Amino acid sequence: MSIRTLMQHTVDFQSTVPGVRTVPRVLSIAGTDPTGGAGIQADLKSIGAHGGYGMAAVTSLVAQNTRGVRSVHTPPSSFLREQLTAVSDDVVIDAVKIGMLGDTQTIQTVREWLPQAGGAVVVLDPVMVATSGDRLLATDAEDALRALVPLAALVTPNVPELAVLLNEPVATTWEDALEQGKRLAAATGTVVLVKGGHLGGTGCPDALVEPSDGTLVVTEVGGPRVATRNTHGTGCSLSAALATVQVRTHNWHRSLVLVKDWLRGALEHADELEVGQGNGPIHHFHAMGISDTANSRPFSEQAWELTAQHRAAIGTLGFVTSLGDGTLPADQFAYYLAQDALYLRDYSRVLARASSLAPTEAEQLFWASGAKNCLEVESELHRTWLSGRETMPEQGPVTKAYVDHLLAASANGSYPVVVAAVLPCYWLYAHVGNTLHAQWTAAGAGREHAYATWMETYADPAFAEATSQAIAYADAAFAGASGHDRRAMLAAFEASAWYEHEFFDAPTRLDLRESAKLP
Ligand SMILES: Nc1ncnc2c1ncn2[C@@H]1O[C@H](COP(=O)(O)OP(=O)(O)O)[C@@H](O)[C@H]1O
Ligand SMILES: Cc1ncc(COP(=O)(O)OP(=O)(O)O)c(N)n1
Repeated sequence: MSIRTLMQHTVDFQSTVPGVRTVPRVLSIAGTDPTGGAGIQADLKSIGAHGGYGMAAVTSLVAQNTRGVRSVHTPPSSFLREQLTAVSDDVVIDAVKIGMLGDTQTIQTVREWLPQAGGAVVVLDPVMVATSGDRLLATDAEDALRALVPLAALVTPNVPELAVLLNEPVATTWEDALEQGKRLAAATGTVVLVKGGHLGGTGCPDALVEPSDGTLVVTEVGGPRVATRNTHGTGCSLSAALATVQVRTHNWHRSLVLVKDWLRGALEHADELEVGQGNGPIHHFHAMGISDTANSRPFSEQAWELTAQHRAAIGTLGFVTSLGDGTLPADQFAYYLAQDALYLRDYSRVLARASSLAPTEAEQLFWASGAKNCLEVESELHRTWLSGRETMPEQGPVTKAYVDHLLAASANGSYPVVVAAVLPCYWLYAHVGNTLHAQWTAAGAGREHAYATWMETYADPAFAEATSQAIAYADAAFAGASGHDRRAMLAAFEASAWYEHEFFDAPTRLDLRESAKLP
């Protein structure tokens, strides 16, 4: 096989495909904050900042500001029921974020109504006490709240709330908090987000504990602790954002990576708001700015920034580091190549689709030649490496999910979105190839390196040129796209970047390889 031809690679966003939502319809069920930092007001901003359509049913009216809670008025629960049914009788709800519930009667009302939310993603933020120390949940309602947890897909307690849900002392270390998260996930079957905000230290990690096939999968997402006292409403905003983003990603880890990055920006810009004299709110719309920088900055700049965490994660994968130092086991590389062949067959169709939608002849030719090259590489892989095999490989789960995502983008029919979806396959390969190649040459570039050809392929100037051209076409498409398509482009790029990460990870994961029956 000539791996050199692999350099010719020329490449979730499902949100405008029928049945999958571009603008998730998200209902917040929570209390109010007239200063706009927490509760329903924060939820609506958070949902909007993530491109969702926010709706709200009020549980309690809270007279509070950045310094504390003054009083709480809870309307009769029958009125909450009327609000909830007014929404569900009319609107398809994609996600529900539940915040302050206040008392047992309110919890019961929400519990009885929940089946009417259909298949909505349910995120429960078990609000108990505000930063100011004021209680937002009656002590005698704690049991009812505990019983609500199994009905949610995700529960997002802070450290003291986690302790109450388990009836245990408050964790004082991150390790203890994680153990508590595991106990809660095991007892309820619900995904638990353990949050590090209350633990101090220079970092501020969060971790997902996901029950899966009788085990618990813990995924930590780190982040710096932002030095600000303006953290009012972080918990509300985080859970509302996760509910919104999850409708698009269907993957809690991915949702958390995206939302945590946004939350860091919201905290970094919080002091600019100058709202109140106590613990002020975070800046939900920090990424938009007065001059609408989200729309005026080039696509490539925004997309690269948006996927910084995915790139960092790719760089630390065992597959990538051992590919770079030449120690990658041959069977793992073989699995990777087989999946690549399967991927390229469909990727070429998507490039052909980009060609058919392209607005200029130059773009039409560029994508068509990319499609042709992919088919040639794919058939070469079959002629050489895959020929004579008794069992032909099947698409592994990652390959299938990635391809489904690309085909969905292709079916969507928007040229800018298709271009954004195919771009990470160029750009991330050029990035990884260049990085590994630079490390290799810095170390003396011995020809005995098992994967020298792979690195040379993706560090080749011709591949860099094709990548630059693809980026330029994506920027041009973004400049002429509607606001809707611009958001869709960023979402499509982010999803593909995520799948690239998973694709690089899959060959080292036996569970995934076994399900693809190869090698
Ligand atoms: N100073 C900070 N810097 C960065 N992230 C923070 C900071 N404070 C809280 N967070 C993040 O905000 C979210 C809410 O965390 P936490 O404060 O633990 O919960 P709550 O707001 O519900 O009390 C988490 O993602 C946490 O990591
Ligand atoms: C109406 C209402 N709901 C929730 C809270 C607590 O919000 P949270 O996000 O936990 O933020 P802080 O406690 O950090 O302010 C609230 N204050 N009001």
